[in-house]
Amino acid sequence: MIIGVAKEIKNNENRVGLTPAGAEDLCRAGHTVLIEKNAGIGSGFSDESYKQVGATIIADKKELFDTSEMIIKVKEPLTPEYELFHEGQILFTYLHLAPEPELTKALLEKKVIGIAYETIVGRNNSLPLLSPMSEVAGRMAVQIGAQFLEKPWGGKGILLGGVPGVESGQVVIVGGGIVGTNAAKMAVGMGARVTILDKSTDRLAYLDDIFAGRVTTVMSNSYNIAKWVKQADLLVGAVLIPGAKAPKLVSEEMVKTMEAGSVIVDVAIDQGGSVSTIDRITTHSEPTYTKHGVIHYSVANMPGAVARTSTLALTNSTLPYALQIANKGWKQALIDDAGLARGLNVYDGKVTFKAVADDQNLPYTPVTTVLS
Ligand SMILES: NC(=O)C1=CN([C@@H]2O[C@H](COP(=O)(O)OP(=O)(O)OC[C@H]3O[C@@H](n4cnc5c(N)ncnc54)[C@H](O)[C@@H]3O)[C@@H](O)[C@H]2O)C=CC1
Ligand SMILES: CC(=O)C(=O)O
Repeated sequence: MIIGVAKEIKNNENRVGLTPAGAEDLCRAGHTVLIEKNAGIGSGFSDESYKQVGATIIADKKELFDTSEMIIKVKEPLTPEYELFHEGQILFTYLHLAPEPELTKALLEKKVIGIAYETIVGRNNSLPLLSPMSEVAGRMAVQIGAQFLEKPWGGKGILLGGVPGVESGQVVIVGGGIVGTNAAKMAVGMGARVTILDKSTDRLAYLDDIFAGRVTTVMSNSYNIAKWVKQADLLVGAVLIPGAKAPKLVSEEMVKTMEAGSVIVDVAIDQGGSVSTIDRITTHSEPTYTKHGVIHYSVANMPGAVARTSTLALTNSTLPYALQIANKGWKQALIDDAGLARGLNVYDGKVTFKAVADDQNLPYTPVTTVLS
């Protein structure tokens, strides 16, 4: 198979979809690997390091897309990339289609085979290609939140860990999955007071066990969310309903009860955001805006800022799937792995992921009918 690795164009997106180690594995398996010029630079991988393992560097983006049977990326395509795809091309990347009707329309019109990292399912219903970036973003959420709580950044001027004789800050995390757990690890490590809300009693029990009394776990409902949002110095949005638009769990009224200079980091922004006052996706260049006196951070590619760590973590998980797709062809790979088949979001002008179809009022075609 001819595999093209595109350079990311999103603001400060420094990750790349394939490392030289991955390129070597694909070349050894008999595939042709094309790397867009400078695609790996932001993650510390030179063009030369790809050439050394047998890949070819392509300077022209259009040529890369025209030639490749499968495009490997990190982030969802942006408008200038829509026209580059061609019918029957495999796109293996994060897609986050539910809140993106324009992107969905473009991929349907181009009849792209869109396999989304974030909806592929592993053992025990895990999301193996989302988890590594959720680990990164969860950890970053507290690091970033702590910075914006500092006065020079517009915050209320508190140190999350407090000091002897002065109380520590309150971190409230809505959603206790991978992002939530990693955010809690960092916040506990800093010495903050931490409360996690989740709607799964099993998850709350698990969190209670692993944090051994160092976090407060609370059932997620609007009454409890309102109670805890009011007390939050740092609020982290970390809910997910896989593949679907994030539920707006934190209302504008709740945000208004927060003290001025408090901070919201809505990690769930890539699925549309879980806080009602988050009305835009921000960028690493301009990461925040203030509403009702509260600093809002809603960057949809947080791991792009720590690209070396993130690219290595992401590709550790994506490469085995890329190899399966390249070695067997996409259809056989999906037939052989029902979890990988859950990644198929669009095929031949049809939406094949139910939550995306439901959120956008589009007809739904089950993957099973595509694979039979
Ligand atoms: N902005 C960024 O750069 C990044 C964003 N993300 C996003 O972060 C979000 C969370 O991802 P993960 O932690 O991996 O998902 P996850 O599936 O591990 O955890 C989600 C949690 O939300 C909980 N939940 C669902 N509905 C809820 C409700 N009504 N109230 C409270 N909890 C509820 C679930 O029980 C689950 O524990 C996703 O949207 C993901 O795409 C992940 C990485 C980077
Ligand atoms: C998951 C996601 O949106 C990211 O890593 O950028």
